[in-house]
Order: sequence, then C-alpha cells, then structure tokens
Amino acid sequence: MTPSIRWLAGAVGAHRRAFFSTLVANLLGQLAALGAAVAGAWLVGRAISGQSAPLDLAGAVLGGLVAVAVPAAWWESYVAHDLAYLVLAKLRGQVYDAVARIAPARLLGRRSGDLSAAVLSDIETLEWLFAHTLAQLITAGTVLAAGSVAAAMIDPLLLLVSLPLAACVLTVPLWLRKASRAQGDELRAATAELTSDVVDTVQGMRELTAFRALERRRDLLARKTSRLARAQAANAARGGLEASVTDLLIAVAAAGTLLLIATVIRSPGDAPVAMVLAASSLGPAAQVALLLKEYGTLRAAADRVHTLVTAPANVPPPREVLEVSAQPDVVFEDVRFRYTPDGPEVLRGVSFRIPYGKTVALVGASGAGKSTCVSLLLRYWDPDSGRVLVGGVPLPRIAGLHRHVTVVPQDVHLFAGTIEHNVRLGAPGADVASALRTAQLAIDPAVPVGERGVTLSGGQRARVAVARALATGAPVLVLDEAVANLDTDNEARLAEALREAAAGRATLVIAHRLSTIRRADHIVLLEEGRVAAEGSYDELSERLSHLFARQS
Ligand SMILES: Nc1ncnc2c1ncn2[C@@H]1O[C@H](COP(=O)(O)OP(=O)(O)OP(=O)(O)O)[C@@H](O)[C@H]1O
Repeated sequence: MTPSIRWLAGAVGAHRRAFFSTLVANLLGQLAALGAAVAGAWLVGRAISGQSAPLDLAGAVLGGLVAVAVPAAWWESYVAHDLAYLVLAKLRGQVYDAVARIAPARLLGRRSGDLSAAVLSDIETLEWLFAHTLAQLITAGTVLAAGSVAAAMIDPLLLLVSLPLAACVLTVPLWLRKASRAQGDELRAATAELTSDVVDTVQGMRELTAFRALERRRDLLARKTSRLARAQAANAARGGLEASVTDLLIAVAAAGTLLLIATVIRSPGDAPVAMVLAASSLGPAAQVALLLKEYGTLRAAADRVHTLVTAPANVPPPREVLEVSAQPDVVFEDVRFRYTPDGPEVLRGVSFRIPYGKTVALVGASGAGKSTCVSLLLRYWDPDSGRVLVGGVPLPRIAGLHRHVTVVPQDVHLFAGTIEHNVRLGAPGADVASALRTAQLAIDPAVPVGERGVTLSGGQRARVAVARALATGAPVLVLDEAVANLDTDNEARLAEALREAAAGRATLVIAHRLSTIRRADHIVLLEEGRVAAEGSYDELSERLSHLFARQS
C-alpha cells in the first residue's frame, strides 16, 4: 500500500459509521441477489429432475429476497455516495489549506492548470474509490465464501472448479498492473498538461492574438489532446481486455461445473444451482476486479493530492511571538538568501533600514534582488542567514504579519466582484470611500470589475491595489513598481497621495522611474544581491544616472 492510499484509508476511517452502513447495505444487496438466483435455479433443478417443488414457499422466498435486494441496492448507492462526499469535502478542505500554506512562494513553481487538475479532477477520481470500491472488496470476499460453502454442500468437488477460477478472476488486474500503473500516470500527466495549457491559453488570449500566434497555439493544444487521447485509448484497451478475460473465466466456471456434474457427480438436478453458484459467487469478485483495473488512475490521483496536502509550509509558523509597536521601522540585517539549495545566492549580505515615517526606494538593475527583498519582507521565504525585523521584532516572531506589512504588488490580481469587494480584501470593515479617495480613484465602489479586473484600465487596477493596501491600515507599506501603469499626470497625483499616506508609515518603494525615486527620503542601490551604495537622491545622482542610462 502506497503512503497516499494509506492516507486515503485513514480519511475513510474517520467516518466509520457511514462506511459500516455502506458495507451492510452492499452485503445485504449482494447476498439477497445471490439467494434469489439460487432459489430460482433450485426450482429449475427440481423441474429438470422431475421432482415436485413447494411453489408457494419458493415464490415467497424468492419474493422476499428480491424485496430485500432491490431497496438494499438503492440504500447502498445512497450511503456510498454520502460517505464519498463526506470524505471528499474534507479532502477539498485539506487541499485548500495546503495551497494556502505553500502559497505564494511554492505556487510560483507550479502551473495553475496543474493545480486546478489536482484540486478538481483528481478529487473526482478519488470519489470513485470511496463510493464504489472499498465496501465492494469486503462484500466480494463474503459472497465468494457464502457461494463456496453452498457449493460444497452440494459436492465439495465443485470447489475444484470454482476456487481456482475465483483466484484467477481476482488477480486479473494484477496481471497487467505494471501497464495499468504506467497508463494511470500517463493519463493523469496528459490531463494535467492539457488543463494547464488550456488555462494558460485562455489567460494569454490577448497576447496570442496580438502576436498572431493563435494557429501555433492550436497546433500545440492539438498535440496535447492527441497525447491524452492516446493515453485514454491505451487505458481503455487494457481495461477492455481485462473485462473480456474476466467474462471468459466466469463462463469457464459455469461450463466446468456443468461438465463436473455431468461426468463425475452425476446429479443433473443440482446443475442449475451449482452453475448459478459458480457464476454468481464470482460476479462481485469480477466487479471488484473491473474496478481495480482503474487502480493505476486512482493511485496517480491519490499521489498527486497527497503530495500537495503533505507539502510543508514554506516558512514555519510564528513562535515565541512578540508585540510590534504601532510605529515600527523595518531593518534588513546582513540578509543572505538563495531560492534553491543549489541555486545562486541572490542576496549576499543585504543590510538597510526604513525608518518609520520615511520612504526608502530600492533600486538596481533587473535581477539585482529587489523583488526578493520584498518577498522576504512579506515572509514568503525566510533568509538563509541574517534577519528582517519590523519594529525590532524578527519576522518569525510576529503573529499576523499582514496586520503590520501590506503590499501593492507588481502584478495586481483583482477578483471578479465589485471595487468595494476588492478594496476590502484585507480589511472587511474598511472605509472604502476614504481609501479610494487617497488612491485618487474617483469611481463608484459598487462597480463590478470583471474577471481579473478586465473592465478597468491598467492605471485604475493599480489604484484599486493601492486603495486595498491602504485600507488595511498596516504601518509598513511595500510598493512594488506600483506606478508602472500610470501616466505622468496620474503618477504625480498618486505620488502626492502616497506621500500623505507615507507620513504615518514605513514605506519601501521599488520603482524604475527616476521621478518616483527622487521623491524618496533615502535610496538603497542594489547590485547583484549587495547594497552597492545608499544615500539621498543628490548623493547618488551620478550612480543613478548611470543605472538609468544603461536601462534606457
Ligand atoms: N522564484 C524564484 N526562483 C528562483 N530564482 C528566482 C526566483 N525569483 C527570482 N529569482 C532570481 O533571483 C534573482 C533576483 O530576482 P529579483 O526578482 O529579486 O530581481 P529584481 O531586482 O526584482 O529584478 P526586476 O527589476 O527585473 O524585477 C534573479 O536572478 C532571478 O532570476
């Protein structure tokens, strides 16, 4: 049993009552159906051998068994799905928690379509396990045992035919399990890849149109679709082969039983019951075998969901928590950081300070490490060595960091909803009108923004992001190229507003515009992960003009 399957079994264990109901319903249904088939066959056997049969009693027994089998089948279907949805609701919650725990640092390395596949389709695949497989495995064993005992009561020799064939039926999925596993992996990988590419395509439709790349994209999607179709065809072909072999084995069991009765046991009247027992007791085993043929798909889905829900948090939760003052400064203290253990060192001993009430501009060439400093200040990662402190408290000792540090990110994400809904993201009770006023956005807060804010201009989106950050009231404000989307006029107005907001905050600005940098109280120049110089705009003007001359 793989760790992921063990984990799923544990999830079912938490709902023992529901599982027990599923099992009882399944057992009742299957045993009653077997009993009804045997009773019918017994009547036929009596007729063949010319014996009279108590028709009233037989009819009553048959009717009774059918009356049990039919509602039991309905009940089983109801409770099995109920169990499945109970477990799946819990799993979905765990997946959401996992995404929240590892986001956003780790999500940067995963494609959003891949993640959607894990969250949606993999969990649907697992539904099948809970609703159809676990209880049936136990039922199959019980029905097989009951059928074998009944067959032995007719003649133990009958077991010589039925037991080896039952073993064969149950092991059919094992014969091709390597292929099944490989096909399951391929099926999930092909599905995830296609989902990722479709999500990517829809998100990038504007670029695809602008760069006349729609045709090539269609070819790419066609190739990914063929890959998925090939994987589905191979899986179906193997599944079909296994189903045919199983049917064949059941037919052989019935024929072998008939042959044994005709040549060795020589009691033709027992033939119908013996044949029904041989075929019917293998029926549930065959069903389970058919379900198990999907084991590969199931295991791959379970592995992916399990990997996600057991992914450790990117940074440990806060410990030995300390209070942060209401007017904190921010200090980077000899910070060293690399994204991966064997990757290059991105920050190499960075130290600087953002006093409360001041604005510090972090500047440097592309790749110098500016956004990495922001990620560390938001604690998406922890430094390898050195510390980041807010109000003198190291970040790992601050609870609810979002109450102290807020951000206007480079790529603003707006949710489908109104302006108000977006501005209140971090502060449900915030004064939206005042935040919008400060952000220089004269717009009705009830206006819907569309998916990802498509109905707004780039400048409006940036200002909603500014309003959203200011609404939190956090005393540390990070502006990551926040004004990139504004024209000069709008930029100056927003800058004026931010100057007001900055008076009561410690502000870190990452901006490529000289005008923005000029407004900062202090400038820190980063070069290849090191602080190359710091000072006022006038003190650094020569180096800054070099930098900007190189960039332009
Ligand atoms: N998630 C990541 N995983 C691995 N390496 C990364 C990651 N993000 C950034 N890097 C690398 O770290 C270095 C610093 O990147 P960073 O984004 O901090 O630079 P920057 O100064 O903000 O650049 P820009 O002005 O272009 O945004 C770069 O070499 C970049 O390739």
